Amino acid sequence: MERVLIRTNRLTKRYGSVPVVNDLNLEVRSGEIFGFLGPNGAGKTTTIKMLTGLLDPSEGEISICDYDIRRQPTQAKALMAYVPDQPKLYNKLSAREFLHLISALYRVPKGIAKERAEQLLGMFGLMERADELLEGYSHGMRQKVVLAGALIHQPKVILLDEPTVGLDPASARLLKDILQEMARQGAAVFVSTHILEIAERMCHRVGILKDGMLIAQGSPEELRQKVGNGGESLEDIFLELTGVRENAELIKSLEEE
Ligand SMILES: Nc1ncnc2c1ncn2[C@@H]1O[C@H](COP(=O)(O)OP(=O)(O)OP(=O)(O)O)[C@@H](O)[C@H]1O
Repeated sequence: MERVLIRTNRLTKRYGSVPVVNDLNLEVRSGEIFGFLGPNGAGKTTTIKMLTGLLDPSEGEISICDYDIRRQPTQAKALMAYVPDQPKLYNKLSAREFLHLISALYRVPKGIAKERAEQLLGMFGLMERADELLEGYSHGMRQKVVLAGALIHQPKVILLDEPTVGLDPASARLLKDILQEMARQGAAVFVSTHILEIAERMCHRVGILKDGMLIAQGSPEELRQKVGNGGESLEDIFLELTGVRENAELIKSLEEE
């Protein structure tokens, strides 16, 4: 059995008395791509922000590569990368300068950092504009720079919040290939997504969150066996579990009027 790199124990976040993440127990192992699914407002971003150490839980523990994110944040963060859903970049830096800055923050030795930055710029098709200021970059290009920055210190754990939003099909495919390669090399990949097709094709396991609670988890195949009759798509299962199916009746009644 591979080592658990991301672990939460009874993780809970409340705003006032309302729990938006409720008693969450998760394990993601080395070599695994875990898809985190759930309807709008289910608590996905809140969970990811707690995993990164940006948001304090109300209760529960989180360990990243066996380091407690609250008691040993420096060690945990050194091994982790985070790609937020709305990344903020330094607009007055070029893509190349941004990658060098991130490398320095993670203390990647200069020679290695330079080599990796060039590799990543090439891979993401950013080479020709690598010395332009980021303020002139399109949304998708900015997203690629953030992804390149997340990969430069070769993290053992990578957390991505809706990473394919704004990427063109070729870049989304590249991202999928990169994450699969990272997992093959032993990283744990935790990715929240609304795109069920991506989850189905890319993730070894998925967890479905609803109202802050994990209501199902397993491989897409296991969920099909447990919830459906074996032949349904992950989308059917997702809609079944999150109760969105009920809307179909309502929509039909609107059509008839
Ligand atoms: N700072 C805050 N104060 C109060 N409530 C908050 C705060 N941040 C998030 N919430 C609430 O917590 C719940 C979960 O939000 P979260 O952003 O984690 O959901 P999500 O699953 O990422 O949703 P989406 O798919 O729409 O991005 C929502 O009801 C949201 O309104």
